[in-house]
Amino acid sequence: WNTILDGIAGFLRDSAELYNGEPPDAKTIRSEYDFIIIGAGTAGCVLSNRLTEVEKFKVLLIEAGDAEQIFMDIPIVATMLQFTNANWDYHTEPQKAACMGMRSGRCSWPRGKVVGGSSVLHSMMHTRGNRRDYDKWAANGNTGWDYNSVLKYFKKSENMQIDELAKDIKYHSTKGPINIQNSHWRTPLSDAFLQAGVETGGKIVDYNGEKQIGYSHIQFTMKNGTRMSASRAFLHPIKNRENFHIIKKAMVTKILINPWKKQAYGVEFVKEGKKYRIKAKREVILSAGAINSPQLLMLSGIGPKGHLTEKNITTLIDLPVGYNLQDHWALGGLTFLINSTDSIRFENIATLNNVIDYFSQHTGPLSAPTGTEALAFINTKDEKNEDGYPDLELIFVGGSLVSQSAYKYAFSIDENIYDAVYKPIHDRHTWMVFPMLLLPESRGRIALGSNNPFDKPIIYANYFTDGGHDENIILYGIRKTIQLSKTKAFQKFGSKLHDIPIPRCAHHRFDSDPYWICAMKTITNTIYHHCCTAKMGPSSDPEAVVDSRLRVHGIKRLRVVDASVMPQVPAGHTNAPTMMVAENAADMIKEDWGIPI
Ligand SMILES: Cc1cc2nc3c(=O)[nH]c(=O)nc-3n(C[C@H](O)[C@H](O)[C@H](O)COP(=O)(O)OP(=O)(O)OC[C@H]3O[C@@H](n4cnc5c(N)ncnc54)[C@H](O)[C@@H]3O)c2cc1C
Repeated sequence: WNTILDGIAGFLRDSAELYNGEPPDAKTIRSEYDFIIIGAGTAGCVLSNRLTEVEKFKVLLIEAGDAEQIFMDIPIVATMLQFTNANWDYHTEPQKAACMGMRSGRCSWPRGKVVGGSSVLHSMMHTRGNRRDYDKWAANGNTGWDYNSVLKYFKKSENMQIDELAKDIKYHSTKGPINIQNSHWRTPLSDAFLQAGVETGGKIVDYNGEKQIGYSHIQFTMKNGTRMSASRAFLHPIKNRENFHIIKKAMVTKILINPWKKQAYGVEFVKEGKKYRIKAKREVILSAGAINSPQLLMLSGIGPKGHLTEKNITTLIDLPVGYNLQDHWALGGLTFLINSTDSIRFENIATLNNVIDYFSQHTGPLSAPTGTEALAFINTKDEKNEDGYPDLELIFVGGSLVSQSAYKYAFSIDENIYDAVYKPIHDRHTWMVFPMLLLPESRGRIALGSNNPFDKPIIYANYFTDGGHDENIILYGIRKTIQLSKTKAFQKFGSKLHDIPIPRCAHHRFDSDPYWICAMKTITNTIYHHCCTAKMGPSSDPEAVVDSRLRVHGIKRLRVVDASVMPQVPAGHTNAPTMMVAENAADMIKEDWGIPI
């Protein structure tokens, strides 16, 4: 009984912390603020915190989704959040070269619609990318975004709780709001993954430190075994700031722009069926994410003229909004069978004892983020170069599609394919790797479905449309993973490649290159790093939408601050880079309004 009571007490403590921590809806809304931020996602939360440090700045944050809930912070259930209202639930358009084994040929692209945005749905993997990513941004005309300049912003957000990494103060900090830690619980298979890396000539590294290439357990944005969303890190501490207001369940439908002055002066939004117009004295800041930010720009008259005209929208400025869409994608789980019972199987871990462990101490398998445990960054051009630029990531999971039925639905895998390939092993212990492309050459696009802000935008993922580079990197990752599976470390568990072929690829010899290329185009998985649709670049860059201070070209008092502005997707997951973008932007905004930084 005592243990059960401990669990209940822990549950109540967590609920109270979350419920009391998140800033509530503003009771009254002013008619004018200094800054209006659209979207309380990763970037919007960081910006709200940093801008309200200046007492005279009155800031309104508008979020389409509702409050974060306690179950959202339980790491193991992250994938299941995609089945809730906290997901915008987007899907790609069918295409010939990818997602062919997904329901209706569409890949599922979830995005967070909740206070905290996609940082509430995400798998909490904390990776910064490579220094060359940012040096490239700067070399393309974006002053202030080279690695030496942005490193301080990565550190500014960070509260590194992994002791041996925290000692490296050149790369880490313990003073920022977002906690970074290793998972409290993982399978022994993740150690095998690291050992297999070493057996095949790799090194164990801190991939957010001096050199990125190598193998590691994952650094997570977690606090004491629970999810630390951008809202918990950046909004909870400013709950009592008088110059900060938030409105939830409010959908911004248009940015108000004076067509003669070409100057933004406010926003229009709808809450509970009622339309509001609020003014921004200084700036409107768009942080609605890489799908919704371009949608809102286009709805407001900023975008490709031909497309806007087609949708009956008057063009204020002709810019390539929505183009340059980039992502990271992978073969949806290269699966291996094992002869032990060491992997995660949901039915084994969803026990009362584990629930009690989680709520009383935040330990046990429920504190393991979706089963994702370790990773490797690899440079396929020169694996031995310890300071190389990785173009491949292997994401190790201590289970597979058969460990949790949520995966099948979340990834949107066609029922017939699932039944043929995975049903025969549905009760087996397994592990899998997502071989993920890091520096894609294919480019997609976000377009408007209509001029109705409540209609979903159209997503052309255009995976594998670059002529071969992208598929070859994933193929390399498949071969590398098979090599790892044959090491002593993995053979201790009797690891064996799952070899039931995908029916639509069965005309190729199993394990031949054409087979795997067919497989990756059938079970194609986004790793959710959608970005780059309002590209940062000088006005001489025909693809640029914002300048290096993130101001929309040709429109005054309007900035975009979120993953959309990245010129190229970094060689890492995008949450930490988005926080960095917002930290850097906050200083730029302060500077532009005469506040010393
Ligand atoms: C399932 C999933 C797993 C992921 N896993 C990882 C991971 O492990 N590690 C990692 O680094 N990254 C991961 N990512 C990516 C990472 O979460 C994003 O790159 C990051 O959160 C992007 O931040 P953002 O501010 O650009 O957008 P978001 O965080 O998506 O924020 C946009 C916000 O704007 C709101 N909004 C949109 N339109 C409107 C409107 N019209 N009116 C009002 N509000 C609006 C949205 O509701 C949302 O809250 C994952 C993402 C997903 C979806």
